[in-house]
Amino acid sequence: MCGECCVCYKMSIHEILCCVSDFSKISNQMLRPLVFCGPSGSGKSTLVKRLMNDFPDKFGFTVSHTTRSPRPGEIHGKHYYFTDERTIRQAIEKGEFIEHAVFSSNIYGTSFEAVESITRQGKVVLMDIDMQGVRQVKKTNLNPWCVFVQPPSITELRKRLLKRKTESEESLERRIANAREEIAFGLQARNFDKVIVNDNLDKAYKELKDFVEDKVLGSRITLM
Ligand SMILES: Nc1ncnc2c1ncn2[C@@H]1O[C@H](COP(=O)(O)OP(=O)(O)OP(=O)(O)O)[C@@H](O)[C@H]1O
Repeated sequence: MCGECCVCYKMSIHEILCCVSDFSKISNQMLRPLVFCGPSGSGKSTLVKRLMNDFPDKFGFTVSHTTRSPRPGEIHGKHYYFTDERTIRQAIEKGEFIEHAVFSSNIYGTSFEAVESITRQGKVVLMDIDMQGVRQVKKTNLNPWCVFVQPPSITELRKRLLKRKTESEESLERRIANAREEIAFGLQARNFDKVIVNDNLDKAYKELKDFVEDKVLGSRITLM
């Protein structure tokens, strides 16, 4: 801001914008990341995909690091940064990660660099993280909007995971066991800004879109 900004409250919006030498940079800093959390199979990726289709220029999805093996078709740098345990642990120790979590015996994490590369493009950062990650992100100064995607029931969650055909019997059971704890966390007051029950996909997506248009993209103008 310029040296006269102590009187900004008396200025018109136009004048305020004119006195900010690098408004786009400051405006981008004001964009709060949008964090998705929910049990595996609750539909986070499905909802995020629709959101990205509807708002192709507004969001950038952070690419997480993981020590798990790539699934068929997954591309390094696009779906995940595939890494090994020693490398990621060293980077975490150096403070290069915003959040990390161990899930199904693998480490997952989001690096500061992954977030910054999205912000540099002037986009809202999208993150898909588990509840340990949500706790960690909330401790940073990123001030995220947090959305919890809730499955309609454990029975339906199991059906969807079976139908997706990505899990072994063992990993399916682990995911279901985690889901119970995650749902309790999701429904705990104040953990999330929005809880979406993903029963009917169109209805769930409409709820998400309304929230995004109203709060997340609306938050761009909080500077004024
Ligand atoms: N409302 C819905 N009704 C029926 N099936 C759904 C619905 N939403 C998502 N699905 C299906 O459920 C499966 C799990 O969804 P998705 O992969 O989006 O979950 P996820 O939360 O991203 O899981 P993960 O955390 O394991 O990546 C997918 O096959 C998806 O097509």
